[in-house]
Amino acid sequence: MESKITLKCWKPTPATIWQGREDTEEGTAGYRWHQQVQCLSKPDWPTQGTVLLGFVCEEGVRRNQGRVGAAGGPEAIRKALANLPWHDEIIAHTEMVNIQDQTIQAGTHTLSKAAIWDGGDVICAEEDRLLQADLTQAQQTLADAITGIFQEGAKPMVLGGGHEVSFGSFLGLAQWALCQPQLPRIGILNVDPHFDIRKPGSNGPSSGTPFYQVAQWSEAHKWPFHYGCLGISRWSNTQALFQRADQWQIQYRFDTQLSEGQLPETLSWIDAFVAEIDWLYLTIDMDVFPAALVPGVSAPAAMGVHPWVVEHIISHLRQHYSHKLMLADVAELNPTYDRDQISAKVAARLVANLLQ
Ligand SMILES: N=CN[C@@H](CCC(=O)O)C(=O)O
Ligand SMILES: [Mn+2]
Ligand SMILES: [Mn+2]
Repeated sequence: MESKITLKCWKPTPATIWQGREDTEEGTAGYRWHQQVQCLSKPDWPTQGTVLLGFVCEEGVRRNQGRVGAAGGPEAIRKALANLPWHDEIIAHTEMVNIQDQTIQAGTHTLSKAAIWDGGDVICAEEDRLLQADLTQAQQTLADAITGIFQEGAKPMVLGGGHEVSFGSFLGLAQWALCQPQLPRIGILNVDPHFDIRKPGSNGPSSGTPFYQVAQWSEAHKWPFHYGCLGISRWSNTQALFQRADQWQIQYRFDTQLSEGQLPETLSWIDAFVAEIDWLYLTIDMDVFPAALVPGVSAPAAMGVHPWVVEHIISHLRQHYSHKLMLADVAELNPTYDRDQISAKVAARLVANLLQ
Protein backbone atom coordinates (compact mmCIF):
# COMPACT_ATOMS: atom_id res chain seq x y z
CA MET A 1 0.00 0.00 0.00
CA GLU A 2 1.39 3.41 -0.92
CA SER A 3 1.01 5.71 2.08
CA LYS A 4 -0.81 8.96 1.62
CA ILE A 5 2.11 11.29 2.22
CA THR A 6 2.58 14.50 0.29
CA LEU A 7 5.10 13.59 -2.37
CA LYS A 8 6.07 17.26 -2.67
CA CYS A 9 7.62 16.83 0.80
CA TRP A 10 9.31 13.45 0.19
CA LYS A 11 12.40 12.41 -1.78
CA PRO A 12 14.03 8.99 -2.19
CA THR A 13 17.67 8.64 -1.12
CA PRO A 14 20.05 8.19 -4.07
CA ALA A 15 21.66 4.77 -3.68
CA THR A 16 25.05 6.44 -4.25
CA ILE A 17 24.99 7.74 -0.65
CA TRP A 18 25.44 4.15 0.58
CA GLN A 19 29.12 3.72 -0.29
CA GLY A 20 32.14 2.56 1.64
CA ARG A 21 34.99 0.16 1.97
CA GLU A 22 34.53 -3.34 0.57
CA ASP A 23 36.43 -6.20 2.21
CA THR A 24 35.79 -8.63 -0.64
CA GLU A 25 38.34 -11.16 0.64
CA GLU A 26 36.15 -11.74 3.74
CA GLY A 27 32.96 -12.57 1.83
CA THR A 28 29.66 -11.61 3.47
CA ALA A 29 31.28 -11.66 6.95
CA GLY A 30 33.11 -8.51 5.87
CA TYR A 31 29.92 -6.67 4.95
CA ARG A 32 29.18 -3.12 6.02
CA TRP A 33 25.90 -1.22 6.14
CA HIS A 34 26.26 0.09 2.57
CA GLN A 35 26.15 -3.51 1.35
CA GLN A 36 22.88 -4.27 3.14
CA VAL A 37 20.69 -1.16 3.35
CA GLN A 38 18.23 -0.98 0.46
CA CYS A 39 16.83 2.32 -0.80
CA LEU A 40 13.10 2.55 -1.48
CA SER A 41 12.31 4.42 -4.67
CA LYS A 42 8.74 5.27 -3.58
CA PRO A 43 7.08 5.74 -0.19
CA ASP A 44 5.78 2.20 -0.57
CA TRP A 45 6.70 0.82 2.84
CA PRO A 46 7.91 -2.73 3.47
CA THR A 47 6.02 -5.19 5.64
CA GLN A 48 8.92 -5.87 8.00
CA GLY A 49 12.29 -4.61 9.16
CA THR A 50 13.30 -1.05 9.94
CA VAL A 51 12.86 1.97 7.70
CA LEU A 52 15.33 4.84 8.07
CA LEU A 53 13.50 8.09 7.44
CA GLY A 54 15.34 11.41 7.16
CA PHE A 55 13.82 14.71 8.27
CA VAL A 56 15.59 17.34 6.19
CA CYS A 57 14.63 20.40 8.17
CA GLU A 58 16.31 23.25 10.03
CA GLU A 59 13.45 25.73 9.89
CA GLY A 60 12.76 25.11 13.57
CA VAL A 61 16.40 25.82 14.43
CA ARG A 62 16.32 29.05 12.43
CA ARG A 63 13.16 30.21 14.21
CA ASN A 64 14.81 29.31 17.52
CA GLN A 65 17.80 31.58 16.74
CA GLY A 66 20.14 28.60 16.39
CA ARG A 67 23.00 27.90 13.98
CA VAL A 68 21.45 26.44 10.84
CA GLY A 69 22.84 23.34 9.12
CA ALA A 70 20.79 20.56 10.69
CA ALA A 71 19.02 19.93 7.37
CA GLY A 72 22.27 18.19 6.38
CA GLY A 73 21.96 15.80 9.34
CA PRO A 74 20.25 12.85 7.62
CA GLU A 75 22.77 12.70 4.78
CA ALA A 76 25.72 12.97 7.19
CA ILE A 77 24.32 10.18 9.38
CA ARG A 78 23.73 7.92 6.36
CA LYS A 79 27.30 8.49 5.12
CA ALA A 80 28.68 7.63 8.56
CA LEU A 81 26.40 4.60 8.87
CA ALA A 82 27.42 3.35 5.42
CA ASN A 83 30.88 2.24 6.48
CA LEU A 84 29.96 0.64 9.81
CA PRO A 85 30.34 -3.12 9.98
CA TRP A 86 27.08 -5.02 9.62
CA HIS A 87 26.42 -7.12 12.72
CA ASP A 88 23.23 -8.89 11.79
CA GLU A 89 22.24 -11.71 9.50
CA ILE A 90 23.07 -11.13 5.85
CA ILE A 91 20.21 -10.75 3.42
CA ALA A 92 20.80 -11.26 -0.29
CA HIS A 93 19.42 -8.33 -2.28
CA THR A 94 17.03 -10.58 -4.18
CA GLU A 95 15.60 -11.67 -0.82
CA MET A 96 15.15 -8.00 0.17
CA VAL A 97 13.08 -7.50 -2.96
CA ASN A 98 11.09 -10.61 -2.21
CA ILE A 99 10.50 -9.54 1.39
CA GLN A 100 9.16 -6.23 0.11
CA ASP A 101 7.00 -7.97 -2.49
CA GLN A 102 5.84 -10.43 0.18
CA THR A 103 6.59 -13.31 -2.18
CA ILE A 104 8.58 -15.29 0.41
CA GLN A 105 6.27 -17.77 2.12
CA ALA A 106 5.85 -17.26 5.85
CA GLY A 107 8.24 -19.50 7.77
CA THR A 108 10.69 -19.96 4.91
CA HIS A 109 13.14 -17.37 6.18
CA THR A 110 14.24 -15.94 9.50
CA LEU A 111 15.79 -12.77 8.21
CA SER A 112 13.02 -10.22 8.54
CA LYS A 113 14.36 -8.59 11.70
CA ALA A 114 17.66 -7.74 10.04
CA ALA A 115 16.24 -5.86 7.06
CA ILE A 116 17.06 -2.14 7.03
CA TRP A 117 15.53 0.03 4.32
CA ASP A 118 16.30 3.61 3.48
CA GLY A 119 12.88 5.22 3.27
CA GLY A 120 14.15 8.55 1.91
CA ASP A 121 13.63 12.02 3.31
CA VAL A 122 10.76 14.17 4.41
CA ILE A 123 11.72 17.67 3.33
CA CYS A 124 10.85 21.10 4.67
CA ALA A 125 11.29 22.86 1.33
CA GLU A 126 13.94 25.57 1.26
CA GLU A 127 12.04 28.02 -0.90
CA ASP A 128 9.15 27.94 1.56
CA ARG A 129 11.15 28.23 4.77
CA LEU A 130 9.57 31.49 5.83
CA LEU A 131 6.11 30.01 5.85
CA GLN A 132 5.00 28.47 9.13
CA ALA A 133 2.63 26.18 7.27
CA ASP A 134 5.54 24.37 5.68
CA LEU A 135 7.20 23.33 8.93
CA THR A 136 3.81 22.15 10.10
CA GLN A 137 3.29 20.39 6.79
CA ALA A 138 6.71 18.73 6.99
CA GLN A 139 5.94 17.55 10.55
CA GLN A 140 2.58 16.19 9.39
CA THR A 141 4.21 14.45 6.41
CA LEU A 142 6.76 12.86 8.75
CA ALA A 143 3.93 11.78 11.04
CA ASP A 144 2.00 10.22 8.15
CA ALA A 145 5.09 8.40 6.90
CA ILE A 146 5.72 7.00 10.41
CA THR A 147 2.11 5.89 10.80
CA GLY A 148 2.20 4.34 7.30
CA ILE A 149 5.37 2.38 8.14
CA PHE A 150 3.77 0.99 11.32
CA GLN A 151 0.60 0.16 9.42
CA GLU A 152 2.56 -1.95 6.95
CA GLY A 153 4.31 -3.86 9.74
CA ALA A 154 7.79 -2.29 9.73
CA LYS A 155 9.35 0.08 12.27
CA PRO A 156 10.63 3.59 11.57
CA MET A 157 13.93 5.07 12.76
CA VAL A 158 14.05 8.82 12.18
CA LEU A 159 17.18 10.82 11.35
CA GLY A 160 16.88 14.57 12.05
CA GLY A 161 16.91 17.41 11.35
CA GLY A 162 16.38 20.02 14.05
CA HIS A 163 14.55 18.99 17.20
CA GLU A 164 11.31 20.15 15.58
CA VAL A 165 11.46 16.56 14.27
CA SER A 166 10.00 15.45 17.60
CA PHE A 167 6.54 16.88 17.10
CA GLY A 168 6.30 14.96 13.81
CA SER A 169 7.72 11.79 15.36
CA PHE A 170 5.30 11.96 18.29
CA LEU A 171 2.34 12.65 16.01
CA GLY A 172 3.20 9.64 13.85
CA LEU A 173 3.26 7.36 16.89
CA ALA A 174 0.12 8.97 18.30
CA GLN A 175 -1.76 8.41 15.03
CA TRP A 176 -0.71 4.75 15.20
CA ALA A 177 -1.82 4.57 18.84
CA LEU A 178 -5.24 5.84 17.77
CA CYS A 179 -5.52 2.82 15.42
CA GLN A 180 -5.15 0.36 18.33
CA PRO A 181 -8.17 -1.34 19.91
CA GLN A 182 -6.93 -0.17 23.32
CA LEU A 183 -5.12 3.14 23.59
CA PRO A 184 -1.50 2.64 24.72
CA ARG A 185 0.09 5.13 27.11
CA ILE A 186 2.93 6.82 25.20
CA GLY A 187 5.97 8.11 27.06
CA ILE A 188 8.69 10.29 25.59
CA LEU A 189 12.25 10.08 26.84
CA ASN A 190 14.34 13.03 25.66
CA VAL A 191 18.11 12.86 26.11
CA ASP A 192 18.88 16.56 25.97
CA PRO A 193 20.23 19.39 28.13
CA HIS A 194 17.17 21.41 27.04
CA PHE A 195 13.52 20.83 28.01
CA ASP A 196 12.33 22.08 24.57
CA ILE A 197 9.03 23.18 26.11
CA ARG A 198 9.19 26.79 24.99
CA LYS A 199 5.88 28.44 24.10
CA PRO A 200 5.72 28.95 20.33
CA GLY A 201 6.47 32.63 19.65
CA SER A 202 5.14 34.94 16.93
CA ASN A 203 7.12 32.95 14.33
CA GLY A 204 5.38 29.73 15.31
CA PRO A 205 6.69 26.35 16.42
CA SER A 206 10.44 25.78 16.44
CA SER A 207 13.15 23.41 17.61
CA GLY A 208 12.60 24.78 21.13
CA THR A 209 8.85 24.01 21.26
CA PRO A 210 8.21 20.36 20.27
CA PHE A 211 7.27 19.06 23.72
CA TYR A 212 5.14 22.13 24.49
CA GLN A 213 3.26 21.16 21.32
CA VAL A 214 3.03 17.54 22.47
CA ALA A 215 1.70 18.71 25.86
CA GLN A 216 -0.95 20.83 24.13
CA TRP A 217 -1.87 18.03 21.73
CA SER A 218 -2.14 15.61 24.65
CA GLU A 219 -4.36 17.99 26.60
CA ALA A 220 -6.60 18.50 23.56
CA HIS A 221 -6.94 14.72 23.19
CA LYS A 222 -7.32 14.16 26.96
CA TRP A 223 -4.16 12.05 26.99
CA PRO A 224 -1.70 12.05 29.88
CA PHE A 225 1.63 13.73 29.14
CA HIS A 226 4.44 11.34 30.04
CA TYR A 227 7.63 13.23 29.32
CA GLY A 228 11.02 12.59 30.88
CA CYS A 229 14.37 14.28 30.20
CA LEU A 230 17.86 12.95 30.77
CA GLY A 231 20.81 15.35 30.88
CA ILE A 232 19.04 18.61 31.72
CA SER A 233 21.50 21.42 32.29
CA ARG A 234 20.83 24.04 34.92
CA TRP A 235 22.62 26.48 32.64
CA SER A 236 20.67 25.73 29.46
CA ASN A 237 17.13 26.41 30.69
CA THR A 238 15.65 29.56 32.18
CA GLN A 239 13.60 29.72 35.38
CA ALA A 240 10.48 29.92 33.21
CA LEU A 241 11.28 26.52 31.69
CA PHE A 242 12.08 24.91 35.05
CA GLN A 243 8.80 26.30 36.45
CA ARG A 244 6.84 24.89 33.49
CA ALA A 245 8.61 21.54 33.88
CA ASP A 246 7.58 21.44 37.55
CA GLN A 247 4.04 22.58 36.81
CA TRP A 248 3.69 19.80 34.21
CA GLN A 249 5.37 17.29 36.54
CA ILE A 250 8.06 16.53 33.98
CA GLN A 251 10.52 14.03 35.37
CA TYR A 252 14.17 14.75 34.72
CA ARG A 253 17.74 14.06 35.72
CA PHE A 254 20.41 16.69 35.45
CA ASP A 255 23.59 16.30 33.37
CA THR A 256 25.46 16.30 36.68
CA GLN A 257 23.53 13.12 37.62
CA LEU A 258 24.51 11.29 34.45
CA SER A 259 28.13 10.33 35.02
CA GLU A 260 29.16 6.72 34.41
CA GLY A 261 29.42 6.23 38.18
CA GLN A 262 25.76 7.20 38.55
CA LEU A 263 24.52 4.73 35.92
CA PRO A 264 22.76 2.41 38.42
CA GLU A 265 20.60 5.30 39.67
CA THR A 266 19.99 6.49 36.10
CA LEU A 267 18.88 3.04 34.96
CA SER A 268 16.56 2.72 37.99
CA TRP A 269 15.12 6.13 37.13
CA ILE A 270 14.47 4.84 33.58
CA ASP A 271 12.85 1.65 34.94
CA ALA A 272 10.44 3.75 37.01
CA PHE A 273 9.64 5.99 34.03
CA VAL A 274 9.05 3.09 31.63
CA ALA A 275 6.90 1.22 34.17
CA GLU A 276 4.19 3.90 33.76
CA ILE A 277 3.89 3.60 29.98
CA ASP A 278 3.13 1.09 27.23
CA TRP A 279 4.99 2.63 24.28
CA LEU A 280 8.27 4.49 24.45
CA TYR A 281 9.48 7.13 22.02
CA LEU A 282 13.20 7.84 22.54
CA THR A 283 14.66 11.06 21.17
CA ILE A 284 18.35 11.90 21.40
CA ASP A 285 19.45 15.50 20.90
CA MET A 286 23.09 15.48 19.79
CA ASP A 287 23.71 18.66 21.82
CA VAL A 288 23.53 16.56 25.00
CA PHE A 289 27.16 15.54 24.40
CA PRO A 290 30.20 17.65 25.33
CA ALA A 291 30.99 19.99 22.44
CA ALA A 292 34.60 18.83 22.64
CA LEU A 293 33.43 15.36 21.57
CA VAL A 294 30.46 16.32 19.40
CA PRO A 295 31.01 19.79 17.92
CA GLY A 296 28.58 19.42 15.00
CA VAL A 297 25.34 20.63 16.58
CA SER A 298 23.15 23.73 16.43
CA ALA A 299 23.61 24.72 20.11
CA PRO A 300 26.81 23.21 21.57
CA ALA A 301 26.95 22.13 25.22
CA ALA A 302 29.87 23.39 27.26
CA MET A 303 29.95 20.21 29.37
CA GLY A 304 27.26 17.60 28.67
CA VAL A 305 26.89 13.85 29.03
CA HIS A 306 29.47 11.34 27.82
CA PRO A 307 28.40 9.19 24.85
CA TRP A 308 29.25 6.01 26.85
CA VAL A 309 26.41 6.81 29.22
CA VAL A 310 23.94 7.23 26.38
CA GLU A 311 25.12 3.95 24.85
CA HIS A 312 24.49 2.23 28.20
CA ILE A 313 21.02 3.74 28.28
CA ILE A 314 20.33 2.41 24.77
CA SER A 315 21.57 -1.10 25.69
CA HIS A 316 19.40 -1.05 28.81
CA LEU A 317 16.33 -0.05 26.80
CA ARG A 318 17.01 -2.69 24.15
CA GLN A 319 17.71 -5.40 26.69
CA HIS A 320 14.71 -4.80 28.94
CA TYR A 321 12.16 -2.77 27.00
CA SER A 322 12.45 -3.71 23.33
CA HIS A 323 8.72 -4.57 23.44
CA LYS A 324 7.93 -0.99 24.48
CA LEU A 325 10.54 0.87 22.44
CA MET A 326 8.43 1.77 19.42
CA LEU A 327 10.22 4.73 17.93
CA ALA A 328 13.52 6.57 18.14
CA ASP A 329 15.06 9.59 16.49
CA VAL A 330 18.34 11.48 16.56
CA ALA A 331 18.10 15.27 16.32
CA GLU A 332 20.20 18.39 15.85
CA LEU A 333 23.25 16.95 14.12
CA ASN A 334 24.70 19.90 12.21
CA PRO A 335 27.45 18.79 9.78
CA THR A 336 28.37 22.42 8.99
CA TYR A 337 30.10 22.62 12.38
CA ASP A 338 31.39 19.05 12.48
CA ARG A 339 35.08 18.09 12.48
CA ASP A 340 36.30 15.01 10.62
CA GLN A 341 32.70 13.67 10.69
CA ILE A 342 33.12 12.81 14.37
CA SER A 343 29.68 14.06 15.42
CA ALA A 344 28.10 12.21 12.51
CA LYS A 345 29.99 9.08 13.57
CA VAL A 346 28.64 9.38 17.12
CA ALA A 347 25.11 9.81 15.72
CA ALA A 348 25.60 6.79 13.43
CA ARG A 349 26.82 4.67 16.37
CA LEU A 350 23.71 5.57 18.34
CA VAL A 351 21.49 4.60 15.40
CA ALA A 352 23.42 1.37 14.84
CA ASN A 353 23.26 0.51 18.54
CA LEU A 354 19.52 1.06 18.50
CA LEU A 355 19.11 -1.34 15.58
CA GLN A 356 21.80 -4.03 15.94
N1 LIG B 1 16.34 22.74 20.48
C1 LIG B 1 16.52 23.49 21.44
N2 LIG B 1 17.41 24.41 21.51
C2 LIG B 1 17.77 25.19 22.62
C3 LIG B 1 18.70 26.23 22.12
C4 LIG B 1 19.39 26.91 23.18
C5 LIG B 1 20.45 27.87 22.69
O1 LIG B 1 20.32 28.38 21.56
O2 LIG B 1 21.39 28.09 23.43
C6 LIG B 1 16.59 25.79 23.36
O3 LIG B 1 15.62 26.20 22.70
O4 LIG B 1 16.62 25.90 24.57
MN1 LIG C 1 16.48 19.54 21.88
MN1 LIG D 1 19.22 20.43 23.00
